[in-house]
Amino acid sequence: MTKPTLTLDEIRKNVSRVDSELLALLAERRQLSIEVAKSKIQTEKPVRDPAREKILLEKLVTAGKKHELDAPYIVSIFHSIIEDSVLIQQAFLQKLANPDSAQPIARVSFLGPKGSYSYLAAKHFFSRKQTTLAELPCKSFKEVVEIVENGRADYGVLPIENTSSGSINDVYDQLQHTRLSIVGEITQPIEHCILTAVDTDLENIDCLYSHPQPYQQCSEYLRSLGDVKQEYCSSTAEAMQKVAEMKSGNVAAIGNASSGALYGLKPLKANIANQQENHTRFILVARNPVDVTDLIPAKTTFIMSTAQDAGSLVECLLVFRNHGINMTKLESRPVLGNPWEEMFYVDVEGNMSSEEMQKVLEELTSLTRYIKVLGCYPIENVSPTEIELD
Ligand SMILES: C=C(O[C@@H]1C=C(C(=O)O)C=C[C@H]1O)C(=O)O
Repeated sequence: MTKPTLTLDEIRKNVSRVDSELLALLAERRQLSIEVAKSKIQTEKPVRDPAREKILLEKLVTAGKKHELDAPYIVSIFHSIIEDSVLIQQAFLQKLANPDSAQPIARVSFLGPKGSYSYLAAKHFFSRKQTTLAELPCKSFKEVVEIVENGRADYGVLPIENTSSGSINDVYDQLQHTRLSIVGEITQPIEHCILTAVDTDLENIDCLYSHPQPYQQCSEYLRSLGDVKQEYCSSTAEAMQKVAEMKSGNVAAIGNASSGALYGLKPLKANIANQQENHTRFILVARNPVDVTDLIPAKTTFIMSTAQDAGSLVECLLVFRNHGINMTKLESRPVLGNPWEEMFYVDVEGNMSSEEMQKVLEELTSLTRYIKVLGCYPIENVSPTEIELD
């Protein structure tokens, strides 16, 4: 067996030195991305350039081979690096486009307590925005909205849809009655685990604590557990808090492992969601709308109610098609107080400040009974540029 010439401590020192060099290089690359963004303002070029990304990835894969670094490894690392570069440029440009909303501290309301998925989404959203969070955990979605409305918070974070359990109706209903605007969105991976305060076995658990959503999202696994009681909490974090206080081997919370660690809980079983790909899309609401620079992709959300005549909704949707506007979501909710009347929520890819979208709004106004733009905001989902690997 070959004996290393260095001790483990010495080798680890070298690994740490390489890691800090990597960090310095990542920071330098980020800085260069900002320079690229400045140049794109001058040249009016869009932030995203898939052709450049493809060339860059292909060159990196070829260069990586010389170092015996395999292609999937290189591609996955550089997908993350490019995603960061695009999002850092978007954040920079949005700050310039909205100087009034660029505060160093943002007071953010979310369904608490600390550690909820809404809390994780809030952290995630502001991570590249050079903003410190003043956290305002709330007891309900209504309160999240109210404290932004009355000025105690600058932003509210609300979950709007999940890939397993679908739309979050309570949040849609809050949006019908608020004057707030949607100013951003973020997709958060949801990784549910069974979390306990003490070492125990799954067979010992006779009562679970969680929010109703995780019960739905993990229904198949939970059925396999048999006769286990399910207690409802206002959030996964509240469930974790309760389980931490009980310190019992017979109770468990369902929630995220990193949030569980905040409450001293350990995962007993991971990956319990019905779908492997379990994500929730969150929206950010604020008192004032934002402008989205036309160098980055934007989404617009409308609510509208149509006449109750045959084909009224189809007429509206044709407006999007005729203007080449892609619709990404259509949802309907009852209008409270008006039985059988529906309010439609529509998400489209498009910037409200564009001529095309102004025409769309004008045409829709003449076709609907009621229409309101809930917000126009940057799309922060950076889909990776794929290259052919041989
Ligand atoms: C940095 C740029 O912006 C984006 C990010 C890229 C990167 O990080 O390498 C490449 C192309 C663009 O999608 C650029 O245009 O060069």
